[in-house]
Amino acid sequence: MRELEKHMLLKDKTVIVTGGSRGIGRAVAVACAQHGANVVVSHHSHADETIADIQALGRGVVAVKGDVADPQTAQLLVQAAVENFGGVDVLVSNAGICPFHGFLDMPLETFQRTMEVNLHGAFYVTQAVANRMKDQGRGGAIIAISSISALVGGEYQTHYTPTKAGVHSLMQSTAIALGKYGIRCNSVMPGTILTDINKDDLSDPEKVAYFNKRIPLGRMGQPEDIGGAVVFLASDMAAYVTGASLLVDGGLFVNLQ
Ligand SMILES: NC(=O)C1=CN([C@@H]2O[C@H](COP(=O)(O)OP(=O)(O)OC[C@H]3O[C@@H](n4cnc5c(N)ncnc54)[C@H](OP(=O)(O)O)[C@@H]3O)[C@@H](O)[C@H]2O)C=CC1
Ligand SMILES: C[C@H](O)[C@@H]1OC(=O)[C@H](O)[C@@H]1O
Repeated sequence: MRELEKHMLLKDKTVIVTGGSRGIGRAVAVACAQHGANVVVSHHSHADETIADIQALGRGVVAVKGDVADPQTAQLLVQAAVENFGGVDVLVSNAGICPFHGFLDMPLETFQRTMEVNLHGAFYVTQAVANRMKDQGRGGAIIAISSISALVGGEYQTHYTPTKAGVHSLMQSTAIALGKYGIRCNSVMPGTILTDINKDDLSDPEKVAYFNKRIPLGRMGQPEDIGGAVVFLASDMAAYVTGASLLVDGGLFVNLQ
């Protein structure tokens, strides 16, 4: 057991993961728990599977239901981390939506909701957690799940890609604002990862074949592919990494043709 613990990069840390109920957020929450962390899982419907996964690992877990677009949710997440685990060491701002839609007839509410959940939500939770980390006086790590879409466009993602560029930019600016408190801020940029968010978009086998062919590693990503990158950035292994971004895309971005 002791031998195993030596390899735990987040032993006894407390991690908040927004959107931790499914997809990338669930895989990240579980990866953090596998590395010894206790986890506060934020969700919008239920988080039963993630809770069971983390309990099975013998780590602490608490779920908090709320809309990340509501600033109050951010306060509740910090409160849950403090009450259950005594503080917060790591934030993974992951919750997001991508309701695919064309640009010219984009409904105003679709645009506004995507901004509010993906970008405003990331701001609220980053600010709330950063204030707590500052008061604790022991630094911390904040990781935003941005996207390859921060760097490239998408015809049906004109409301979405600016939010992913926005959260990356948020990490760059907060890295500067929070460096003096020992709080590191970075973003992870996943490529195309198979989750509920793109199930409909990827229901066309031709599109799937096209993606698999374009990706140098020959496959689209699984949620678990993102966990390791997040654990690394959250851990002391990345003690001198801040304001950075890490593409986790199987090589998709660099393959122009
Ligand atoms: N899949 C991909 O290819 C890529 C995804 N990303 C980003 O990764 C993140 C996670 O996406 P992914 O796992 O694919 O998506 P999923 O749809 O599988 O999961 C989305 C998660 O976000 C939560 N969520 C959605 N809206 C809210 C809200 N208003 N308040 C609180 N929680 C909310 C959901 O909670 P609940 O289950 O309770 O509804 C769920 O846990 C997103 O930010 C996305 O932009 C980035 C690059 C690629
Ligand atoms: C939801 C999309 O499939 C996914 O989201 C992203 O951020 C990626 O760039 C993909 O387009």
